[in-house]
Amino acid sequence: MDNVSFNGEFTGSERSKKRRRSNNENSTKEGEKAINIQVVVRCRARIEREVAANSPIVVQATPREIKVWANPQDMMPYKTFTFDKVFGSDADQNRIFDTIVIPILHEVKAGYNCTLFAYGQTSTGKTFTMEGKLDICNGTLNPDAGVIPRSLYYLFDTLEAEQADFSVKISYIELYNEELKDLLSSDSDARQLKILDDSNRKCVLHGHEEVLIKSAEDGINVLKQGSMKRQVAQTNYNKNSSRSHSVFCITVHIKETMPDGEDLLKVGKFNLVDLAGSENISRTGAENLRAKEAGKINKSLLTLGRCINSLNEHNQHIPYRESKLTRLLQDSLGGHTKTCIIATISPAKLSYEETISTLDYAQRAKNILNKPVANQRVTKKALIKEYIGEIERLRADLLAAREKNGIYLSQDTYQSLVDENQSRKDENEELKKLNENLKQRVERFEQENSIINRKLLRQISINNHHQKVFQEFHQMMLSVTSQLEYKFNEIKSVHIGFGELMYNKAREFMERRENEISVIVKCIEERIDRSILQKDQIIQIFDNQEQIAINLSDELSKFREETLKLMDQKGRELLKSASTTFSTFQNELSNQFEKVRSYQVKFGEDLSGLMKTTQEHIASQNQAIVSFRNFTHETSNSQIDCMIEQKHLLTQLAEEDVLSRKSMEEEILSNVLETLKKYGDEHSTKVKSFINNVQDIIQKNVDSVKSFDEACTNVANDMNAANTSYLTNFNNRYDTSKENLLALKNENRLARIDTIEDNIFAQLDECKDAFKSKIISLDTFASSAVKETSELQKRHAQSFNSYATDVTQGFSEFQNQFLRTRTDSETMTKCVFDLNQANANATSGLYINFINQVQRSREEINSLSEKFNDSDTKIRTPTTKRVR
Ligand SMILES: Nc1ncnc2c1ncn2[C@@H]1O[C@H](COP(=O)(O)OP(=O)(O)OP(=O)(O)O)[C@@H](O)[C@H]1O
Repeated sequence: MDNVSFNGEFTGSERSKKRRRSNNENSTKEGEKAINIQVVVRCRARIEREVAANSPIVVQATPREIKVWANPQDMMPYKTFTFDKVFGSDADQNRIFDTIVIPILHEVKAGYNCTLFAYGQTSTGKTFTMEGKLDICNGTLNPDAGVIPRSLYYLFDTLEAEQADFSVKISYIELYNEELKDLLSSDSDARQLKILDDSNRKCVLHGHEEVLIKSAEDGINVLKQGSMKRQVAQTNYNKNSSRSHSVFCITVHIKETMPDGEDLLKVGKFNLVDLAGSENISRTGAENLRAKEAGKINKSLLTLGRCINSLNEHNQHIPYRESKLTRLLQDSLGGHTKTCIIATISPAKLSYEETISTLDYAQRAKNILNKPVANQRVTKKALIKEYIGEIERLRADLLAAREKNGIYLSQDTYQSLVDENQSRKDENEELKKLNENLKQRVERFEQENSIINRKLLRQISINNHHQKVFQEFHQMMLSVTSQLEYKFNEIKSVHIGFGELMYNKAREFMERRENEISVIVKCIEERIDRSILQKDQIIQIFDNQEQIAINLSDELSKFREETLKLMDQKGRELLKSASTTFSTFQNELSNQFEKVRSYQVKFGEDLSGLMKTTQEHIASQNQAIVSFRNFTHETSNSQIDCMIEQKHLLTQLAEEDVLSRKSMEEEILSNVLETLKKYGDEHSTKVKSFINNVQDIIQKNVDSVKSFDEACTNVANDMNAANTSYLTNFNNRYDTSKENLLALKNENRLARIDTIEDNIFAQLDECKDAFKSKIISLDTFASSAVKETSELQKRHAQSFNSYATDVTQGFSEFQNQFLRTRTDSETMTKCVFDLNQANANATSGLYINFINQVQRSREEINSLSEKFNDSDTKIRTPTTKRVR
């Protein structure tokens, strides 16, 4: 068979090249267009092993994005990746095929080379995606059938439906431990294959079988046989882990009839690559052979990664030649092939690191640009001619062999064999030299390789050790975390308890204070009521005083009227008797009578002067009484104003107290101790100033009462003095008149005059006595009024004093109450302080525990780290110099 390059181009011979003819201009144009590799992600559901390990889901898939959390509790994902398409666990095989593979198959049918990779950690579903379940029931695929069986069915179904003239060939190769094997070789020991470079330095796979299949079922059977030969091993993750990379290749030839009637063959190729798991070797549990195998698998994958990175960075040199896998896939990465990568991942936290690494890998691959170019068409005639020539040559050889014994060949074949032999000999010589070189290089490589292998093994053991140490560390961190959690819960509960205690204490305190304050307010209100009562009493007293003053004034008016009446009556009586007496003796005693008359006139003048003085005295008394009444009235009014002011002050204080109590209550709630102190201080200052105010007012009242008393006494004294001087004056005048009369009597010596004299004197004495008794009764009334007033004033002063004592006592009680409140506050402060202290002690105990715990953890971590460093140093000490 012809050699076929991995990208599907025929490279077998120059002959075939000559026969090729490009008749598809578009394909060249199209090929010039660079397109990105398509990268999709498939995330399966958790498998049994992950569920059993209680490994939570840390991956979330949306149609274009995939989010990965380091911990499921984290709010934000650790990383979000964007891809061409993302399939979650709900995407079945059919959906993957319809969405991703059918468009690729159209390209294959159009004559393109296409590649589909499955890349991912072991057990993430690469083989499931590519092959899936291969059983067929009544010509129907299993629903879990993967991309390969579905592609075979699709190609046959569609091409048959299109009634196309086509043929389908398949090949199946495996790359295991950097060795290529043909899985379809009929030899029991699958033949080893070689990758050679053609004249265009393109990789050509040499010597593998390509099986022509007539139906999809044929293809599936071939796939099954090949799959059975694949290197499969059991790892920690997958019972049937594919330990090799495999490439299943479907080549489709489709006949096309051109308008000129010429038949051309379109060749399309579909490479389906199932890579070995990309995981960390130690995690998979690979040992000995498996580790070596993993190393080789990794070599291919590492080179694949490096090629992807180099393509991503647009480097000039892409290290395709460093592994067989990348040599095979060269055209699919940055070449002319249409490529799609399916990155498979697990959603479980167990695979978190590998998932991130797979997604990073896939992310980088997204930037690779390919320039797909459709394969050139081959004319059917040329192809048939080529095949006929081949058959002819084989037939001639067969004929020669049949006719003679031994080896018989046709002349042409013999000549070509001789030429070939000679060329082989030359080639052999060249190869020998090359071989020598290679041997030397191989030796060097082997030395290097053994060093690298040793290093690798050391590295692997270091890795294992690291893994172990970090697992221990992880365990320890888990226990520390749970202890921390426990400690923090303890602290939290202590704080909650403290908070509740504080709240209850504060509430209790507030309730107590509220009750006390309401008692105080009640007390103040009672005092205000009492003050109002006392004020009413004082007003009553002043009303009484006013009444007394009015009575006194009435009494004085009455006295004046009576006195005037008496004077008038006595005067008239006196005049009448005198005229009767004098008319009897008129004639007899005209001379004497003349004297008596003049005396009488004088006495009348005296008497009217006396009357006038008496009237003036009474008027001045009246005046004094009126001014006394006004003074009393003014004093009463000022007292009433004082009382009203006091009442206002008390009301204001009560209102202020209510307001300040409210604001204080609010403040107390926010800062109980400080506010209580402030409240107590402010209140005692206020109470003191209020008491001072009240005491001032009381003092003023007492002073005004005293001055009122003094004024009353002064008025009474003035009245007494006026009455006494009036009496003295009256007595003096009376005595003078008496003396004048006696002198007159002595002068005239008349008997009648004696009688008259006696009569007059008797009447005058009578008048004098009546006047005296009136004056005395007035005096008695005035002094009794003064006494009564002074008693009233005393009572008034007493009442004020008792009121002042009452107020002072009340406020001292009030002050005591606040002192008690302050003491209570201090007790409460102490209680809070004690609680705080207790809490601080408890917290510091917890803190010390916590610190000890952390210290112990640190020490453990340090010892682990020391162990880790020791072992790391031990492992690293005998390092060998790298051989170039
Ligand atoms: N999308 C999926 N739906 C259901 N089951 C799946 C899916 N993907 C994988 N599995 C199951 O997970 C297990 C591992 O899958 P598979 O063997 O295909 O993994 P792999 O990636 O090829 O592993 P390895 O690299 O070790 O070969 C299998 O039992 C498979 O049936």
